[in-house]
Amino acid sequence: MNRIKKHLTSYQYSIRGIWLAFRYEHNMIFHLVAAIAVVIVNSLLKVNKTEWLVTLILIGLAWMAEIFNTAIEKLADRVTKEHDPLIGQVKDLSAGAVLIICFFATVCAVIIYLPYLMGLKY
Ligand SMILES: Nc1ncnc2c1ncn2[C@@H]1O[C@H](COP(=O)(O)OP(=O)(O)OP(=O)(O)O)[C@@H](O)[C@H]1O
Repeated sequence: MNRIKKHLTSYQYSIRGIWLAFRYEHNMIFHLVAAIAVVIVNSLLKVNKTEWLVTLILIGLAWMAEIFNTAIEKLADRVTKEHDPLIGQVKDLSAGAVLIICFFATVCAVIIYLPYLMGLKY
């Protein structure tokens, strides 16, 4: 019973983490809007199962990267708020990870949607 309670509590902490990301990271709203837009476009174009899976995985990866980025930024700020070249690099690396997934998500969106928009798929 204690184990189950502990397990449920950890879900509570995780959900709090997602809520904190929305509170502290303005880019999370951008990711949410982008995710809603993708779901709407997918539904309108009636994309196939594989295309749904690819888009959902990419949405999850982008959110995950943004939340990790927020966590790393917070930790870095706890280490020092003073100007520190290494802290700068850590933050840049973390932001770079978000940019990478966003870039590849955009490339995948073009690959998935272009045939529909060109009338090659319906
Ligand atoms: N303590 C620091 N020392 C050196 N450079 C820093 C430091 N803090 C931030 N920087 C530099 O400024 C950039 C922006 O940092 P900041 O903490 O404002 O993140 P941000 O990307 O603007 O945050 P957000 O995700 O909220 O937009 C970092 O990527 C890094 O290059």
